[in-house]
Amino acid sequence: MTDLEKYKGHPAHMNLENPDRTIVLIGLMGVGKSTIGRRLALRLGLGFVDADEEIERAAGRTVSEIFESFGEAAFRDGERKVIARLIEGPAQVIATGGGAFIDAETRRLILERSISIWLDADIDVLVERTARRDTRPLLKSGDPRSILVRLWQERSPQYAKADLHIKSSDGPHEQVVDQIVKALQGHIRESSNR
Ligand SMILES: Nc1ncnc2c1ncn2[C@@H]1O[C@H](COP(=O)(O)OP(=O)(O)O)[C@@H](O)[C@H]1O
Ligand SMILES: O=C(O)C1=C[C@@H](OP(=O)(O)O)[C@@H](O)[C@H](O)C1
Ligand SMILES: [Mg+2]
Repeated sequence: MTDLEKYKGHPAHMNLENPDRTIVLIGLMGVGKSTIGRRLALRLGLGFVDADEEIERAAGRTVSEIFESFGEAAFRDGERKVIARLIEGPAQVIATGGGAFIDAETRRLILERSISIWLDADIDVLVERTARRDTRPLLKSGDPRSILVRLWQERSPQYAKADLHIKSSDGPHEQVVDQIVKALQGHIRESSNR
């Protein structure tokens, strides 16, 4: 096997003009994975898929209905299968749901097969953004701010394992996309110097 073959698909061979590696967005509810992911894909000329939408399509039910009828563990099982399938496919941008990366098997796959990006934001921003829609079952069981603070504390050590960490300000979506593109360029440059 030549060196080139060995490293095919490694970030060193990723060129943002011609991306050949899947990019996975992770982070808490409301950081912007779904909406930023769609715009990032357009910018990079890649396809986009939202893992939650894929789970809903496969189950013929909404995320809330799955949680209500079958519980969180069943949702995580479906999520693990869907993300494994998406990661096998062609290079694209995948927005995950906030809990996906906390599952050890899903995290292993994402770290092994993609460039992972932890999108992060202040709690105040997350509280405001998640209050806009009533579609997140985990935030219905109590005070959303306390739940988000607890999840941030529990999950951050895992999220921190991602390749890149982007702190999203409260500016427009395109500003966050710019930050991501810049970080990806740096990451690819660094990997190819290794
Ligand atoms: N950078 C941003 N600036 C302003 N609003 C944002 C930004 N990122 C996300 N939003 C808004 O916050 C809400 C939640 O975003 P979403 O992409 O669904 O988050 P996630 O998928 O991470 O839960 C949406 O209404 C979205 O338009
Ligand atoms: O954080 C979580 O455990 C969840 C996040 C949600 O996705 P978003 O992060 O896109 O809101 C969705 O997958 C589900 O409600 C569970
Ligand atoms: Mg989402």
